[in-house]
Amino acid sequence: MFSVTDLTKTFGSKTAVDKVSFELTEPRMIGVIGASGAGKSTLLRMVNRLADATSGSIHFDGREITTLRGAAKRAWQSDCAMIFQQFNLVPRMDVVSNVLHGTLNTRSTLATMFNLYPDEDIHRAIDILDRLGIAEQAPKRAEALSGGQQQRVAIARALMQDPKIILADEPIASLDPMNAQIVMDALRRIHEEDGRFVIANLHTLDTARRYCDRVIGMRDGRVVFDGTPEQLTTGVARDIYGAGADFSEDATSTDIDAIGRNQAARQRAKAIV
Ligand SMILES: Nc1ncnc2c1ncn2[C@@H]1O[C@H](COP(=O)(O)OP(=O)(O)OP(=O)(O)O)[C@@H](O)[C@H]1O
Repeated sequence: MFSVTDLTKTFGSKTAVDKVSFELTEPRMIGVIGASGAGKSTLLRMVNRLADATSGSIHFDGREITTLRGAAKRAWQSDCAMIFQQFNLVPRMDVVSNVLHGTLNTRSTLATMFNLYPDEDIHRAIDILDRLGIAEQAPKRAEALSGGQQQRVAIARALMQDPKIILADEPIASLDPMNAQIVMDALRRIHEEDGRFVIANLHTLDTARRYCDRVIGMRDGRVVFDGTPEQLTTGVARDIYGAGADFSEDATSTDIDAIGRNQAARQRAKAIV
């Protein structure tokens, strides 16, 4: 149904993604983990066609994605919504208009220029905001919302496309632990209730373990782990991150208790020095 085969991206002499392959026969929630520079963002950008692959292929329901052009490429980008760490909303525009931007690919330039949206689209946008628990924020400017609320607006904008896949590039990296949890809960619910694929780049192991059905670990552009959360032991994580014996999982955590433990450990280490 959805497969990536030997997908590769080079920038000059640098191979950012190196023959990555995986296959999903049914909608799943996948976490991609790895150190900074491992190739996680480049992988998602190739799937969404924000970046062209150097070689390899992506298949979704019989379509070969890497060679799509023009309207076919735009149709794929509509099926495959992307959300980002920095939300990418229009800050001075109201929330509901930001959500309606999710229909851009399906509307004429003129309608977009004059912000002309059919009533049914406006109602659907409000329903989606309601589902994400932020309908009352609809008339406010996006910039007036908290980070967690802004990320939920970005998810609502993605849902407006009615995508088959949601790609999330570090969706919680700018959020405090409580908001991170709200956003991850929303993505999990969207996967479970709607049957959409969710692929999220995550920088915290505990989030990947808690929310994902399957975890892909990348190092230097390659897949070095592909398994269940249970198989993602501390030893495996150490390999993925190329870390030594002093590797602490708490350092990659958004869990409030773990952050506390990590701070305490750092203070103890300072006291010893
Ligand atoms: N446009 C580009 N031009 C040149 N090199 C690039 C470009 N984009 C990414 N790279 C390089 O490709 C490698 C993978 O980058 P990528 O951003 O995909 O990693 P990442 O795992 O998402 O890292 P991070 O967690 O820091 O975002 C890095 O070495 C990066 O410097």
